[in-house]
Amino acid sequence: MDEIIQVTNLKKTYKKRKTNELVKAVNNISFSVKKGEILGLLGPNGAGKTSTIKMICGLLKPDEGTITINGINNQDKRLKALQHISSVLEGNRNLYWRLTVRENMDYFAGNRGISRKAVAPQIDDLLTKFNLKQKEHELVNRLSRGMQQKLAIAVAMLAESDVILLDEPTLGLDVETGYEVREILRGIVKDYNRTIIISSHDMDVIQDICERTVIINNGTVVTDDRIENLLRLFAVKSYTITLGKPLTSQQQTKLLQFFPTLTYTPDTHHPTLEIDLQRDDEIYDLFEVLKTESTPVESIDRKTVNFEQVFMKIVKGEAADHALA
Ligand SMILES: Nc1ncnc2c1ncn2[C@@H]1O[C@H](COP(=O)(O)OP(=O)(O)OP(=O)(O)O)[C@@H](O)[C@H]1O
Repeated sequence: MDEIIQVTNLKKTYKKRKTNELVKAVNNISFSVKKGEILGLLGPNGAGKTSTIKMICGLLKPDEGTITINGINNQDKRLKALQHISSVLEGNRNLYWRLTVRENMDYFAGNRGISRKAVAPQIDDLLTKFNLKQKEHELVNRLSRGMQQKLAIAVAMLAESDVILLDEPTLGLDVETGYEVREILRGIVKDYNRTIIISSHDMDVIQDICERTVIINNGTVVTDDRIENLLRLFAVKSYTITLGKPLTSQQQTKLLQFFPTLTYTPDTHHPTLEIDLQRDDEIYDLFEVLKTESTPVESIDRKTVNFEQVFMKIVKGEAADHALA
């Protein structure tokens, strides 16, 4: 079986305590995750990400819908299904603050029924990978937030479960530590071949680590696609063309007649044309006209789009530029 997680028609409505107002947090969400896949679960604040993650790891009961993990329904056979999942929710809360780094690792290994001696090399390996070896005898409440976050992920790795759920793994970390956690996650993906679901507002993390993304807005899935497809789909069809010599005013008028979206920036050294293509082959028409006008082209640059811009466009409901083509 290829799919390790299958979420089908999931629904969850909350009742606000004071007003009794109903909030449809998750409204018929379906998606699946393949073994070994790294999925980014995204959405603006209040979209329903945390509710979805909590239902997957059995902390919240859905009103409707099913979740299967490795083919096991997580409501019918909760404990069996959850054996396959480790989660790091709300950063460092799954740690024991009055135990040391090492004691936390030992404790969670003990939960798996493995002897301290047998698991020691694996713990050493993880502490080294996560750059926590020098802190192994430090109490968790004395660690920085970034170190606690790293330890929480290391503990999740120790469980050797097939799936790891990470809710906002870089939230509140400084740039340097955020980068370190990102590197560690990339290492996990490369070295350990786990299935990972990451929810994050940090688009660099998502673009860097995930292969596919499910974007949720107002409790429903608005996009489920590979990140490279989305980047291609939303690529801005705008080009900047640097010319070898300036255009005469007659040439400018002629070009504008043919290409209404064209803008010309005269510069004696590097005059440029900018164009938003209405059709894919329009660029060839432009070159043809420049050729007949004996205007040399020095360079052509395509504007690129980053994943954060793609995310914003999707959440705002903008169509991909390819729809124009
Ligand atoms: N226990 C609760 N009681 C009432 N409403 C809730 C409860 N938990 C979440 N909600 C509401 O459900 C909606 C979805 O919340 P959820 O935390 O799942 O979103 P999220 O995508 O994780 O948001 P964020 O990015 O801000 O963490 C929001 O409108 C939220 O206010």
